[in-house]
Amino acid sequence: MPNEQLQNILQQMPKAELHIHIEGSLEPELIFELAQRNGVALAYKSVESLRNAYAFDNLQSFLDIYYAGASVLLTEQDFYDMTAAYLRRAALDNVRHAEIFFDPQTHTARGVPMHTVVDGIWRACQDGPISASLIMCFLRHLSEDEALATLEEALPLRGKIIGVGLDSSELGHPPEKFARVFERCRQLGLHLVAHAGEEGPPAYIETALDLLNVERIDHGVRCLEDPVLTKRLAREQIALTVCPLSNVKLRVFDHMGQHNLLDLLDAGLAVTINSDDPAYFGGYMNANFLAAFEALPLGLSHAHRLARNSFTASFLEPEAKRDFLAELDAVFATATATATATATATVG
Ligand code: HPA
Ligand SMILES: [Zn+2]
Repeated sequence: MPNEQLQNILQQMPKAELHIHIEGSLEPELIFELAQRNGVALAYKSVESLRNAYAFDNLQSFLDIYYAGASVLLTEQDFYDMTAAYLRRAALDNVRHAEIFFDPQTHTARGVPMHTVVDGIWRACQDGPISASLIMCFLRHLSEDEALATLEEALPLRGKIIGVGLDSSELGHPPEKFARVFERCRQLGLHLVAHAGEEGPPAYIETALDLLNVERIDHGVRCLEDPVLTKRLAREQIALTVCPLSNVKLRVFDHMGQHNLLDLLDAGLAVTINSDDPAYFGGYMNANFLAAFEALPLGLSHAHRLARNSFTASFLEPEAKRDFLAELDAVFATATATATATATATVG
């Protein structure tokens, strides 16, 4: 474990979460509750047997069970309850702002109307307890025409969505497959992000930047395989929304000690820490921070930088960003003074 002071700081520092799939926050208990409420049959007999199935070999083996879990979501209230539970839980980790991904196609394909999905999630965000906004993701294993149709369906709800993303099975579905729909979203003034370089090669990060014009890369950990790309990401300060527990659970890295988070930071990249699908990967924001800081030689200055990056890379208004950053810097000024005083007392 990181020392007690560092643990406390990691837990208490204000932070933003920029990579959370709301369907991935659906805990097994809530899956069972919603299944019962909606009369949906599940392939598992109990919460325990469902949780025991959460052993993954790669991204696809997770996605299969993740989409099955989402099948219990039918009504606006279901989407509200799922989102409210995440926001309450995130607040306990001192997440002050969340930019929440949702996968409308997972639901509209089952006959759930787009407005049921968006209104339920959005209404929970309005009710707090933390600041939150919505990013609509296109499923990359489906066609671009289906993504374009999804965008059209979402247009009446444009005011409730700040941006779009790209998720689901990465290999074999490069960013360029979605160039037209992302260009249309750009013209609509939506923020743009995409998963790239999680399982896919560094070339996918490059095409996400050059052909989709994304502002952040979700995951992006494979960028280090390409030194020219790494230098570019550092120069342009393109944020990477890294998800340590997810990367270990989906076998991107064999164990946390092998995670390249510190190498990414040392390369000057704008790295953030996030939970991805916390109900499936073993923890929310602070569990991700603690696991990474336990396994890797990371200290107070890294914690400060990671939390700063989370606000800087967010799509918050400049004034809100400034306020969060000032609050964060004050926390670290106090922590640094305490650490110095403790060290002096120990030496003296
Ligand atoms: O980590 C992920 N990668 C791609 N798609 C996803 N959908 C939910 N989580 C993920
Ligand atoms: Zn993700």
